[in-house]
Amino acid sequence: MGRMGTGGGGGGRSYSAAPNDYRLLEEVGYGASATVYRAIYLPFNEVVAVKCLDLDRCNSNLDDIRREAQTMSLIDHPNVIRAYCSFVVDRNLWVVMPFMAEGSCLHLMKIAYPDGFEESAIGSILKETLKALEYLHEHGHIHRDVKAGNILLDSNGVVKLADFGVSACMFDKGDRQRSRNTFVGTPCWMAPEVLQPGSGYDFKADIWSFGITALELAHGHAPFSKYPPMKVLLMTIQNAPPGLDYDRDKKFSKSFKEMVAMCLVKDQTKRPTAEKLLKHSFFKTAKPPELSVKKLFADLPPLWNRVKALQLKDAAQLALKKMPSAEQEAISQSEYQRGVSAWNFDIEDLKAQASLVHDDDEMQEMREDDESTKQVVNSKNTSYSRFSLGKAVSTNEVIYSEQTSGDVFPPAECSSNKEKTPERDILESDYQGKVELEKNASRTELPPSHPEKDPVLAKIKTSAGNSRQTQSGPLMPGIVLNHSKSERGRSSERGENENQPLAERPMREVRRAPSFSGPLMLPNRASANSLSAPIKSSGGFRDSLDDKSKANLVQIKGRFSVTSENVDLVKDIPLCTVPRRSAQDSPLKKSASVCGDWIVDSKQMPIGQQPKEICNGSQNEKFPSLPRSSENNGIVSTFSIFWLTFNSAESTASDRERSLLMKISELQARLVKLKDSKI
Ligand SMILES: Nc1ncnc2c1ncn2[C@@H]1O[C@H](COP(=O)(O)OP(=O)(O)OP(=O)(O)O)[C@@H](O)[C@H]1O
Repeated sequence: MGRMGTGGGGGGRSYSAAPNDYRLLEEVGYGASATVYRAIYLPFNEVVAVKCLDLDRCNSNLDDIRREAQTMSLIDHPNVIRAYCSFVVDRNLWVVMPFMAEGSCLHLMKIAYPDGFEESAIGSILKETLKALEYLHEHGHIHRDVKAGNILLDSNGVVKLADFGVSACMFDKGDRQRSRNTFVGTPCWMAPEVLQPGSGYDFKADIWSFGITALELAHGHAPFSKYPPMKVLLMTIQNAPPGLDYDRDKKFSKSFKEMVAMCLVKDQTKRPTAEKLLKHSFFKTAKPPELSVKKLFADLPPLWNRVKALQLKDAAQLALKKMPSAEQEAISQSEYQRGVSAWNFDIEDLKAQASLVHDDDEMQEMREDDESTKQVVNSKNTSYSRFSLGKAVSTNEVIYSEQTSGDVFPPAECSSNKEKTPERDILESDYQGKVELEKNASRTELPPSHPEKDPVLAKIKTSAGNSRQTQSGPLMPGIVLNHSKSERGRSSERGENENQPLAERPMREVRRAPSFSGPLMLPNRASANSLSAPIKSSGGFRDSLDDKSKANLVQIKGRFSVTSENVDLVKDIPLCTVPRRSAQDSPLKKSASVCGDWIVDSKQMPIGQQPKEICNGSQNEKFPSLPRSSENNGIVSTFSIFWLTFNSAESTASDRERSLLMKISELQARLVKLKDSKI
């Protein structure tokens, strides 16, 4: 065990760096490199949260980790989560902080408000978040990962901004300063200037992310979230900024729309500072959070049961995908779509790869893309909620075969589903009897589960069992770490976690697929917000692909690889356990269906409306204009390669085949359209 030298305390009290002083209880959240537990600090008999950062899974070097812990311990603002103390236990860094009993806004939306919150709650949440940003910016910090998943709520409605995993200091010099020129954050929330190589950015990048977060809270998802990362990058750079639509978002006030528009200005110099934004009329009228936020979770089960339900749902998804291993599953876009942090691209590498691609090829792909896009956009009334792979369509066009809405569990099945899903079991038992699970109870006994009797769990377990691989995490200088397996270390430190219900173990196994670190990184942080499998670097991953996955491989270029199967990963399992609420519909409706967080059904988002959301405003009413090769700087070319050129080096399809396949997909789209128009 070692010490990190950060400490302090809540309310002047000191928290010890002795792991035995903490009793870890339920898991309440996780990211790719961290798992967060509700815990009791025994000397004070106080509930706290302990974030266990697995140093093996951390992409960052020890300095970064130390910086996060240090930043957190120096924080002194009611809207920013602070660390009471942090210390190293085995191969984990434990960060002790206040427990936020209602978890993140993202979790809350996923579980009960799939269409977003009502305006009064949004106003309060955003105002508190903005106060946090004002404080951080004043003290020279750029948060760099502002999003609903990092806005935490406690049961009194208190709002705190969390996760300094990728924050940067504006006063940094040298290497640290250069890190501000790196490409860090979560794609959908990232400001255009953050995506531009070498241009540098400052705290105004947080204001952009704040604007995106406002849209996320309003709609239940960030703009562009259903597109693959490279598409998002292109759209962010090229399109008019997203915003609240005057037609579609009628329920929202003019001042809210204006405020969002002020944040989402591409020219960072024209964005307001947090301080200035706080003076906007939208925030002047915002209610105190105890009035507007607290009621959001009045009738929901405890956080850990919500988290468990979401985990089960994600794990079941993984199992049902019949992927050869959890690792292969892990390249999923779904991860990214739900908000993966710390995308860390090597711009030079991307540029180098871009330079290897001929403009002609690129332009050809762009034209194909454009045509296909039109097909998709024109398929009015077609419910396309996810990247469902039309089997008759070449893997090269996976992204465009979105017209099919098959494979999605229909809402009816959700609400009337007589069969119990594992997550339903958990929440039902919790809901009905509130079981013994009392918030802040010192120990929680969960009902035992029997994976052997549960095909889903059994499957997960098997797949997880097969999936473990050697990890190649970064070396952590300056710290002596016990070389025992981190999992073992964790268990022994935790002691009682050995007794954890079996049902929890497979889930953890699934998530804990190794993080392949190395120079070329696919985001390897499974988001705390995503509750899904971790993503792996294609660098380390590439060699480990078995034949099947190679056959499915659409592209491997540099750090990214896209498989035909992972494109279609977002088929959701119905989560029929917790009543969902719409913004207008605040009382719980137990019969409400919950069918996946990212399902955008035709009612929610008709195809015809989509371009408005994407382009919003006068600048760019049609689908993303594609880069002209003459305008391409390295990065745009590179993104074009990934997004537009879905013909991998490995692909065997000739141009002729491709164009035939394109035709097939066009015909399919027309057929769907015709069918729809007849109905
Ligand atoms: N103090 C807390 N109290 C309650 N829940 C928390 C707390 N801190 C974090 N969580 C939950 O755990 C999740 C993961 O935490 P955090 O975001 O810090 O981890 P991470 O590995 O940095 O994740 P990410 O991939 O989003 O960066 C959060 O989204 C939240 O749901």
